[in-house]
Amino acid sequence: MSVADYGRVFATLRAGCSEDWAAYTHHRFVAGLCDGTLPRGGFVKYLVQDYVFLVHFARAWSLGVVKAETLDEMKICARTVDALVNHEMALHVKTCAAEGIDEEALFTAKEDVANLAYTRYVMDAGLQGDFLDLIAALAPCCFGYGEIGLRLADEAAVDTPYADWIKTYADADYQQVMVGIGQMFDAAVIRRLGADFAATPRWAALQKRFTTATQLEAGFWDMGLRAA
Ligand SMILES: Cc1ncc(CN)c(N)n1
Repeated sequence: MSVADYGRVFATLRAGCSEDWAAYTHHRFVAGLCDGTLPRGGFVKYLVQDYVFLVHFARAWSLGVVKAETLDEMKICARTVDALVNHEMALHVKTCAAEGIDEEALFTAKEDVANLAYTRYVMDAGLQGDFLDLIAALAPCCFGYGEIGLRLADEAAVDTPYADWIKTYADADYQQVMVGIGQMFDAAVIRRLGADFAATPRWAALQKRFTTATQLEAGFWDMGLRAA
């Protein structure tokens, strides 16, 4: 099975909430994508919500440019905004167009409260806190889908109708962006907290940000299942 290395900081945060991480990355919605049993209507409703989610996530990554302290941090945040709005969202636009939903309808779709809670939590983490607070809250989104994409590329049923979705997140370009974010996150944490970052007084608060965002990811899948 392919395993990606998204860095030491991410590995430490994931180990700090392993049950929540498993509940997110091995959610029943994900199992339905894998074996193809997820009802199509529910998938489309999830995708409409996810388009709106990505709009707000792109705003939050843009805040990363504002909060960055180095040019490398700025470049990674800017590249991630590009990956979200010019690449990942193409999946949503194409799949929804085939279902008769155009981009204007996607952009103006009414947000589910689970969606609203997650994206505004992340934005608030960045507005209230510093660059590390923001990236800790953004990280589960990136690395979770990266892990899921790679696993499902290995395990999915050959006839799952969700092959395009899986390919988007297993794709080398997506994985390369995630690896770059992981390297930037390591450098950003070590720059501010030192190499022994997990032993610093600040760490518990960053873990809390990451854990909460991971729980909100699981809540997003729950919303998808309610729509199914
Ligand atoms: C809810 C959610 N989380 C993460 C991703 C991956 N960018 C996404 N598209 N949607």
